[in-house]
Amino acid sequence: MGFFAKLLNRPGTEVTRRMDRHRAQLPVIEKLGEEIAGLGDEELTAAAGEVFTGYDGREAIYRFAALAREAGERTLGERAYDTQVLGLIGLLEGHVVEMATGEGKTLIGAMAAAGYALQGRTVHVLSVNDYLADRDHDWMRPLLQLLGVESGSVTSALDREARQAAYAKEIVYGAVTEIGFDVLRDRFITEDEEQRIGARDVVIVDEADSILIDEARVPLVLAGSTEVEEADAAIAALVESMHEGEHYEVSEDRRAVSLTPAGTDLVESRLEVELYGEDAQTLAAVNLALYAKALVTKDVDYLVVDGEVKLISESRGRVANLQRWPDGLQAAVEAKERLATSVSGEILDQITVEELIMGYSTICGMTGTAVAVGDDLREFYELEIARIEPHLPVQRVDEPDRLYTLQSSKEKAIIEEVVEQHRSGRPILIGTRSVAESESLAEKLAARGIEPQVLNAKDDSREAEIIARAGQRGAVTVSTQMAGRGTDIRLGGEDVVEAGGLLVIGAGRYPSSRLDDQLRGRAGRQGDPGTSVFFTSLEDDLMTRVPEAQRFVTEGDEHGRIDNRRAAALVEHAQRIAEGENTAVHRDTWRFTQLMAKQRELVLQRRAGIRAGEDGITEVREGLGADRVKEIEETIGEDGANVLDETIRQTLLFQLDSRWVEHLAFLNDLREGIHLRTLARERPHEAFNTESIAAFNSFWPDVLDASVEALREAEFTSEGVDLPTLGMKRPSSTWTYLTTESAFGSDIETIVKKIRG
Ligand SMILES: Nc1ncnc2c1ncn2[C@@H]1O[C@H](COP(=O)(O)OP(=O)(O)OP(=O)(O)O)[C@@H](O)[C@H]1O
Repeated sequence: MGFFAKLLNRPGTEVTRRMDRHRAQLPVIEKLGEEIAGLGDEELTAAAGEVFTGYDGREAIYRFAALAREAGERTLGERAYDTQVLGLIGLLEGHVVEMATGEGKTLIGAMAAAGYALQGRTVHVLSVNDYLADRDHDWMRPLLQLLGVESGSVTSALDREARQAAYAKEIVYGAVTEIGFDVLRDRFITEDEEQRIGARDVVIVDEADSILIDEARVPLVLAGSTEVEEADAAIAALVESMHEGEHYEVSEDRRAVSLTPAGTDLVESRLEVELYGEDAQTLAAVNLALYAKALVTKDVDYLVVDGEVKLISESRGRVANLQRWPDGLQAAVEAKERLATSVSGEILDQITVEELIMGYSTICGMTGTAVAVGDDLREFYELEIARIEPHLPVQRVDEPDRLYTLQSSKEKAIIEEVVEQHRSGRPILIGTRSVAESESLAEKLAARGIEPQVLNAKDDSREAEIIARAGQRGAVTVSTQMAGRGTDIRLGGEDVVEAGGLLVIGAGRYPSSRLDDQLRGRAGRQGDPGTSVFFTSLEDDLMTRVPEAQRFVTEGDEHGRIDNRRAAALVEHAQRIAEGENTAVHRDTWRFTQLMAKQRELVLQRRAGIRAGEDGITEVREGLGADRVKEIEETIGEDGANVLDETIRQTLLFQLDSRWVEHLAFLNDLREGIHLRTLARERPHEAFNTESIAAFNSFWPDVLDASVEALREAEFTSEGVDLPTLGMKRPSSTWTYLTTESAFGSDIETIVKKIRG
């Protein structure tokens, strides 16, 4: 095994071996626990405080594990199972710990956070949303207190002071977006007291595969200023009246849309413009409106909630509250829905989830499904997986897929299965791939007299309640991927166990086997009985990517079911293809963002240098010339030199920030245009690197020049000078959002796909 594992270079082999060694030490930890049981609470706290100074290496970790286990039992009534102790050790050694659903990852995350904090580290525990961050923190706080560490949580509702107070603690729970936005906000502060987060030290990532892989490329954006990007209602109305095939065509992969000559004529005559001449802007607007009409689908890609367009994230099948589409598309969709245009602004800075995480010195995490992305975790984060077997054997039965010719036959079969199984009172959870699919299934079930609970991932806390009840007798729940995630489904008693436990039905395979496994894992927690089965049709998106699958269309029986092993194997094959594409795109995006990240780091170093009064001041004084400096200092009068230095410092900060905004816009444009270079036989990554480095070379000289220029003619008084009146005005308001990774990918991703395609 060892040899083959090495040969195949499987991730985690080393780690697995080490975990085996730790496993052999479990009796030792148990024994230590018996000694500790005699300690009073205060003694326990004191012992925890000394464990990492009094002992080294593995011994310290084992002693700490015993203390944490005892603390968990006293405060939460939960004594960590051996498997959880191993999970804790895996986290403290900096791995991604894979444990099945319901094995108690929340507890090991908290114990590990305390373990790091007691070594003098600062820890962020990242959740997927505010609700879970708050819930987990409230739940784990007594444990953390008994171990003698301070903790807080950060949610979107908090103001700056409250955030600062939370970040001052040794352990902070927060949603990845909230912490990411604070990192962005911190980049634009001008005074020390505005700083929210200190150095990013240890991060413990819950649902590590979702955050580190599925959502890694989502850019978090900080925007400022308030220009509203209006979409033209006339264009929206005109486009609405157009027909596919006649006025416009959609490319085969359904990623691009273009006007036909008839469509062009229609637009030109109605709007009295010349699309391919003077009116290029109108053409772009028409294209966006067409895109919004033909390729962005209500209830699949977005919902309209309270008069607002809410994007649905593809990988999570849930509403992405903070997400917007880039480049006028948001406005085009709003115009299509006849909604008011929402505010847009200038991008001040952006950071991908991946970059955010890479900024930590130590990364670890836990998840139910990581092994399938072992290679990706190693390639992008240098992380290894520690796989921990469940403490009770999994009893869930995963049935083979049921494959159908048509989407409609598949739906019918799902309904029949639900009706049949529901008779015995067995609880059923149906996992769908879109809100539209959920609604269609719910409607058909209702027609058969079954009223399911439908979760569309709109409200995290309400959904947690519903999903918690999904294991009750007779419950039928329809849920998009990951709605109500992070919540345990407990079975509703002995008769439910007898009926076979929870039945999970997948209404179609997801583009990644991990997402399938997450759904399956909802059944059979902690040794419960349960069943999972997926229904697939040749018409599913995933299957249409494999042309050879389509020849089985003639093999359906009278219900459209295909009973053919080779056909079934193609489902797996289709999924492998989709997963491979995803990694390839990830790798490409990674190469693009690397350089940007490097440049940003240099800019941030400069910024810190300016704030510390070390960078730029001498150069600007020289640039102004001795005469001008003397003149200014004399005008200011007393303390003239200091006031001037402070003015220069603020000016430099302003100029550096605006230069960065420009550079970012330049990089984004460059990236968008770079695919054309493949036509000129240039390598896109190299072309991107050469040009962005060239542009960046003059970054700092430009900042100095602009600062000198701004102060050369400025009118000083004894008070100094008012920067805003010199046009150096910081955005009056800033806001944050995510650009989309859904449907047709983020801008980066689209470009990358174009290059590849
Ligand atoms: N050592 C323990 N003893 C008793 N109960 C435990 C223990 N550890 C965890 N639990 C309970 O098990 C349930 C599942 O825990 P938790 O939600 O942390 O699981 P999870 O691994 O995070 O699952 P998911 O993958 O769904 O997020 C909770 O109700 C928790 O209280």
